[in-house]
Amino acid sequence: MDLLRLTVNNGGNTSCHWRLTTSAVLQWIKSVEHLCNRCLLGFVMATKRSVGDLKEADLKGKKVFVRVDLNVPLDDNFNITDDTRIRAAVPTIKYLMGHAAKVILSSHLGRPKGVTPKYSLKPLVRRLSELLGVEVKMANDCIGEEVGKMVAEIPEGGVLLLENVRFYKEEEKNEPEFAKKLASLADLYVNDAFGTAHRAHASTEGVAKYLKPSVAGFLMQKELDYLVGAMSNPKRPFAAIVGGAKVSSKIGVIESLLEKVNVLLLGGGMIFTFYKAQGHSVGSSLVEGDKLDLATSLLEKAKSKGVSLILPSDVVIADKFAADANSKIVPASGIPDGWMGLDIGPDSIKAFGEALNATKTVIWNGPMGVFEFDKFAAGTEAIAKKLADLSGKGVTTIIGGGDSVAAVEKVGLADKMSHISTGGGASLELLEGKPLPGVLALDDA
Ligand SMILES: Nc1ncnc2c1ncn2[C@@H]1O[C@H](COP(=O)(O)OP(=O)(O)O)[C@@H](O)[C@H]1O
Ligand SMILES: O=C(OP(=O)(O)O)[C@H](O)COP(=O)(O)O
Repeated sequence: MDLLRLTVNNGGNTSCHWRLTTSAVLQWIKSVEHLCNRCLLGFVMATKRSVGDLKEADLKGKKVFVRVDLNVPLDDNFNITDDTRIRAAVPTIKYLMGHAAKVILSSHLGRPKGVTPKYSLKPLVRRLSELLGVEVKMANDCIGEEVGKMVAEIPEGGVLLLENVRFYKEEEKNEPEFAKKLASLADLYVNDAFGTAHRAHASTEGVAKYLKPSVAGFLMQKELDYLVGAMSNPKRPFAAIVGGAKVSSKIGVIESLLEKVNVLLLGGGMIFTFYKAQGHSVGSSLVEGDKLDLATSLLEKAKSKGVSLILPSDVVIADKFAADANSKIVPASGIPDGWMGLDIGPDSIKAFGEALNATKTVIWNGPMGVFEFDKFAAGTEAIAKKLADLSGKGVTTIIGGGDSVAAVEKVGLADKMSHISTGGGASLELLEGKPLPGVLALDDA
């Protein structure tokens, strides 16, 4: 049994010493009222039981329901255009195969309304088989008699992929009867779908109630270790870079980051709301008119917290939102009418680079500009290169968010970063201090 030694100073010259089980300590920590949400969350998230705790005796011949996030992009011909999420799921699956378990893989793809062939998981079978080195079988459904028969035929170390779990509306509604049907297929549950851990769905949350043990997979653990670790105990100075299109979808994360970071760099489309709030002309740049007061209050909060919040001093503007737009560089405080800001300028890139030089941890979410257009990709690419450079010098660099990750992939620097998150929404919710239902439902260590 895992025992922790707890020393409590009782206010006088003496201390009490207790030896407690980890789960007893967890229960106690959960009951402490003044513990802030983020500490509690970090602790709870970090103390879930892991698939690595299960050995051959627990796994040999056992049917394991593994929720993975295989929600990968496909082109019009159903070719996988980025297999990052499939590769990220491999360590847990291989571990289970290597311990003679019978692996049942479950995932969603897209947001289908009912059975929709274009959202079938069939196009993933070949790549999964290649990566796992076995012939992965595929079921035409995710519950029912036929699926039950296929499960019964899985050999030890074999893998069966179930059809898109979102073909049933009961999945997203987290209906207990549906969760029970999924649970009835297996002997134990592993959740490795970090990208979907912020969803309380039947296959991510409900099933954990009916299948024990319910444990976290290696990817889930790695994501939590980096993201919770970075937020709760970062090496300092700690910087965050937030970009992307909308202030409204990033407010929660900016507010949370202001409680934590030493440096906050803002880029992307959201900066124009901040400039407008300061009375600058922003031309036809993206602005959320109803968020001006909020932008002002975030700037004030940064000041009061002693956070060095840096907005770009210059921007690359365009005469239309298009790859072939005319462009020029202007001070951020003076964008002419009819022009829109689509990237941060060279002075800003330099200033951001200098601000990052002394940091020890950097979190990045959201591109600096419209990186999909080559003409406006320089800011995002420069940040990606800077972070790759910092990683090489021992700085912890963490990238979250679908578009930021795509930007880093585009410049071929993904493997240079300390951690690339497989979850956009999930990593944001975690950084905001929100608990992830898919994690909370798992067994405590
Ligand atoms: N100045 C800008 N004006 C309009 N759109 C922008 C601007 N800068 C970045 N964007 C867009 O923001 C989008 C990404 O935003 P977001 O979804 O918040 O990022 P992430 O997926 O990394 O969290 C990209 O498609 C990018 O083109
Ligand atoms: O792609 C996903 O989320 P993300 O785009 O926020 O990273 C996950 O697979 C969750 O999908 P959902 O947002 O349809 O629940």
